[in-house]
Formats: sequence, structure tokens, C-alpha cells
Amino acid sequence: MEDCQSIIEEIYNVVKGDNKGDVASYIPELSTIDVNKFGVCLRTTEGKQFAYGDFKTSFSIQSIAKVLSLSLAYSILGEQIFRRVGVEPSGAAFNSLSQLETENGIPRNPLINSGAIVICDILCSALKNPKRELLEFIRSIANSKTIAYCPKIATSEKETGFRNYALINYLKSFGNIENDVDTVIELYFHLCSIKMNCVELSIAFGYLSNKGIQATTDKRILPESGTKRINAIMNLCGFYDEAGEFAYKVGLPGKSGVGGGIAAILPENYSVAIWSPKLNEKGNSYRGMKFLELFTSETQDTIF
Ligand SMILES: NC(=O)CC[C@H](N)C(=O)O
Repeated sequence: MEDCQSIIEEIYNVVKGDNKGDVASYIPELSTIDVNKFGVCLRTTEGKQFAYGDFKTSFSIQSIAKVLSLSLAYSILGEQIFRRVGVEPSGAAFNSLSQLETENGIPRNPLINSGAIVICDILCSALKNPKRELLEFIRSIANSKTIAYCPKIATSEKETGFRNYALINYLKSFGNIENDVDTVIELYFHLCSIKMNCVELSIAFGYLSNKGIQATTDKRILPESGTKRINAIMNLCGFYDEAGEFAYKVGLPGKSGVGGGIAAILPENYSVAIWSPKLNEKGNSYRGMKFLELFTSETQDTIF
């Protein structure tokens, strides 16, 4: 890790000029972003930080937040949550409806939209004020009091979220949503709207690289076994129908979002957050994937 900063800078500069793909325009507010933004921050479990580019600019973390809502639900209810959502890769798009029909409304995993909506329902049942408590949890693991929901993005999602409305209603028809549909989807849209910068995001994922303990405070966020489970789910399901490709090329458990962010971890070593808004055809950050592929090739350190 000695020359981590120079490796990051070197790879950043190689990848920078190769800015292919498109921003997610199905959520109109996301398409207003400057497509040249590119930031990275890596934090070791010992608290060293290596960062470069636009690492201080906040962006919409979108589906990366699904790992955090899953962690909160797991920390409250443990294994029980897996009665209502599976742990298998879907091999389908993040917003796919089709498997729900043959699988009786049990989403394949908690990191696709349907699974994350079920987790939001679980949080609505378990918490008094889910929106506030979820944000407090995220602020505490990211060690930042300023992290917030972005009302503009949440509204933009709501206005165009026809697929997510279809998913939640379909789930409800199978009896896999306990609460009022509007309350649950409101939490889901807010979850996806959370904005963070790469430093906050790498700190937030620190417990997953550190056997469940927050590196900055030594506080236990999850039991060690729960951390193993969430890392396994990220490894198999974090990149939707590109999860195999990410494992093959990068070799780290991670999670992407359509805002162009990726968070990934190397157990007992580091957590890393990357942001570059243009996405490949599977909805994952084009330069983010490239950067991590080159980074783990150069450092030769992966979970495999
Ligand atoms: N993959 C993603 O980041 C998708 C999240 C987005 N908010 C949606 O529900 O469609």
C-alpha cells in the first residue's frame, strides 16, 4: 500500500480520457450532472486515506445505498429478513419484474430494486420513523452529519418511477409488502436519493472491510457473520447482470448505482469509492469499472 497514491493517480489518468457510455436519463434529475466528474477515495482499515480527482463532490449514490439499508435491516432482525428475500444472483436487469411471477413475489436478492423495496418495507415495520432513523444510521457509519436525502432527485424518481410502482404493487399482490405502498416507496425513493462524496462513501463501507467494525470509531455495526453474508451478496449480486463480469475482472465484493458510483471492499484491507457518471449498457459506471479492473490488476490483491 506504500505507493497506493501514485498507483491511483496513474490509473486515474489512464482511464480519464476513456469516458464512454451515457448518464442515466430515465431519472431526469440524474442527467443534469457534469459527465466529466471523476473521483476516487480508498481508505485502509488502519485509517489511511488515498484520494484523487473529484472525491469531495457529492453525488447521488442510488443503488449503493441498498447495501446500507440491508445492513440496517440485518442489524435489527438478522437472518429473519431472508424469509422475504433471497440471496441468489438474478442475472437480470436491476428493475426486472419477470422472476417475481414464477417465484411468488420473493425477490432473488436485496440488491435489485424489488429486493430493496422489500427491505424498505421491513424497515417501515421495524422502525418508528424509518426515514429519519435510516438517515441517522447512514450518517453514523459514514461519520458525517451533513449527509442528506436529495429532495429533487427523490421527486424526479417519483415522477418517473413507473417500474418501481409496478414492482411494489406486484410484491404487494403476493403479500410481500406489509405496509402502505406509498409509505414504502417514499422510503425507497429517498434511500436512492442520498448524496455523498467518495470520502464519505469509502468511510461508510469501512465496516464491511473490517469484519463489521467501523474503522474510524471501533464501533460494531454488524456481527462478523452478518458482514460475511453482506459481502457475499455484494459479490454475487452487486452489479446485476454484470456481477460475473465484475468478479472476473475486478475480484472484489462491491455495489454500483446508476448515479455512476461504485463502492467496493477488500476484506481486512480497504474500502474504495469511485464516481464517474457515464454508465455502460448494464447501468454500471464505465470508468469506475475500468479503474477498479486496472487497480486490482496492478496491486494483484483480490478476494480470489
Ligand atoms: N441501479 C440503480 O442504481 C437503480 C436505482 C434507481 N433509483 C431505481 O430505482 O431505478
